[in-house]
Amino acid sequence: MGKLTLKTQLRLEQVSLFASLKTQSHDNQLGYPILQDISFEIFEGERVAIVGPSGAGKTYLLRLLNRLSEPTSGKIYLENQEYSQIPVLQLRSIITLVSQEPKLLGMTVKEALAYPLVLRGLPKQTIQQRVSHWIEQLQIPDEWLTRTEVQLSLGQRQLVAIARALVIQPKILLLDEPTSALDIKQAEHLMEILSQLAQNYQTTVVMVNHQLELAEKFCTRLLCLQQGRLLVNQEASEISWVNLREKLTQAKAQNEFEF
Ligand SMILES: Nc1ncnc2c1ncn2[C@@H]1O[C@H](COP(=O)(O)OP(=O)(O)OP(=O)(O)O)[C@@H](O)[C@H]1O
Repeated sequence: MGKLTLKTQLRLEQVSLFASLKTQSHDNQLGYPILQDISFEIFEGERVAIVGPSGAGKTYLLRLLNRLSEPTSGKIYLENQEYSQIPVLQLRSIITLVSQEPKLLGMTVKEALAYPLVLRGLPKQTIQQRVSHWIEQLQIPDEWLTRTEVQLSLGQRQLVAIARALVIQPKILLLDEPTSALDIKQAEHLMEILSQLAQNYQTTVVMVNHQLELAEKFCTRLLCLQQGRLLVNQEASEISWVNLREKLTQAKAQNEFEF
């Protein structure tokens, strides 16, 4: 991928996040370091996988990108506009986060899919068309539509939540371990659907994933975090996947890895 032809969509400049001292006792006056000195750029239409050992700060990085957490220092830019300059709701229409354990808030699947569009006051017919379109795109079976959260498995709920995020047609989709509750076949199928969507709609997808094999199949860029620091930021074509796999396997055993 030639960087020169691509438009920078997201940019982090020396971003750090420290947990509040109120909840943590730590030598560092700022509190417990969750993320430290993170800088990277993401280009429009990229598929980014974030990997790293448990506790590395992957979820918190997604939270920062969705403004559920604010950096302690450093700046985040969306298309050259600093995050704090963008109204939060506007930002979250452009960048949508699907959390690891999404909730449907007592709604049926069909209601949950329509809800973001109802909130935005779209006409009924547009809502119906949009919902049907994404049901089809994500291959959500008809029999799920009248079910509520308790009648769905976690994997099914995650798929519905991805559809719910996509109905508002965000430019950037953030996914926190969307395959955690799927078997390998289902996970690969979801990766295929997401890759196709990213290409067809020029949607940038940023995904936390524990399974390197899936990241390899899916991503155009890989970010590796360890203990809150960004150790790898590489285009997929430049990565030695065999090496990386070995290091991550060791890291799982020791909960750390070195490059
Ligand atoms: N409220 C908090 N106060 C202090 N530290 C916290 C708080 N919440 C999370 N942490 C710490 O922040 C670090 C990053 O957490 P995060 O959930 O981002 O990790 P992760 O890489 O997503 O892990 P996993 O793969 O297990 O989901 C962890 O070490 C965690 O213990």
